[in-house]
Amino acid sequence: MIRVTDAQKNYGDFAALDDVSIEIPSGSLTALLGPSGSGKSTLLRSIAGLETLDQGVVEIEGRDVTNVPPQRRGIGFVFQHYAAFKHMTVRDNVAFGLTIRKRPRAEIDRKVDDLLEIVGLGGFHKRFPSQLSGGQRQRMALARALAVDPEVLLLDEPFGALDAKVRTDLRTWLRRLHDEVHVTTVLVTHDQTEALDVADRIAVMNKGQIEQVGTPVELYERPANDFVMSFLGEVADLGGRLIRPHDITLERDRSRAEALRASDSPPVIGATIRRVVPLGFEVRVDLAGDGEAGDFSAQLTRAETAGLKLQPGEKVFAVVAQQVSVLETDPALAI
Ligand SMILES: Nc1ncnc2c1ncn2[C@@H]1O[C@H](COP(=O)(O)OP(=O)(O)OP(=O)(O)O)[C@@H](O)[C@H]1O
Repeated sequence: MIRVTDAQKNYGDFAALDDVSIEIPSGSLTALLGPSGSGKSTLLRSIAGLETLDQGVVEIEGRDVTNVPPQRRGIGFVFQHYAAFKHMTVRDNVAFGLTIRKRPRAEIDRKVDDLLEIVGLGGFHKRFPSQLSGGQRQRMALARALAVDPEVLLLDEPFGALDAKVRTDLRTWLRRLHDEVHVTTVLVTHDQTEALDVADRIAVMNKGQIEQVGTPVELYERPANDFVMSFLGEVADLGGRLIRPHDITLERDRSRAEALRASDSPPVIGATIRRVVPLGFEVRVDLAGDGEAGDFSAQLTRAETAGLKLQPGEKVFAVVAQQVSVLETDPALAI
């Protein structure tokens, strides 16, 4: 387990980490998710020993490493822009950590072969970094980080500089890699889809603090507050309450809408259809709410939309029959 207790990191008056405590279970793939400047990288770099905390303790597998230099913490680190040794082959880049540890040549060769196979670069030994694509370079970086058998793998937006398609492929690949090697992994990302897709657990950060930690399902279905709820997916503001667009049902008839309404849901809102936007499997309906209610969107299946024959300009009634809502209890007790 990685355990960070009461971590504080200030830059002048500004707290990049404000009394942060988190436990990251051994063997998990945990994402640190949050907007730019929320402190994700600072927390990751503090675990790595690349930042010195003003206060607090970092433990890795029961060992207090707060004052241990990065190279003795048993970690592997991959940055967004991986600094490969340009003059060295892929083989030598991956072997680097083992070479400086003076491991026997045969052991290094065996290990490099295995790792290049695992990261899908089997046979690329003799290439130079300039002869690899961005995605291949990041996979080489992961192989290099894994070569020294780290207890912990720390990834700071490792796919951030790559285009969308390669990013998606690589995160699927990272998930498979993790299932194979099981090394405790912490991934910094500002992309909620990436976190939901790849992580076992997500810690949502905001303004130097952790808002909530849980599995993707726990966070999505039982967000601790409005920040977590809106950061993890689309939300519609329905009479001052945040609702997921697919929890909104549309009806032609007010009395039918009233009959469907759950007891703790916001009141039924009359609205005019602005646009009906097909999104593949689902359809987004953009609506202008009556009176004080502003604009919001509902997400329906194609079948529901077809059944209602929704057209722009027409009047509908929006109701929440069941909903995801913010937890009212202490989030720590609920997960
Ligand atoms: N060396 C530094 N000096 C002053 N302020 C810093 C320093 N490093 C980080 N900060 C500030 O601390 C805050 C947290 O930074 P951090 O890099 O941890 O955020 P982040 O959540 O990783 O954001 P991003 O996704 O943009 O990298 C930011 O407001 C940043 O400007």
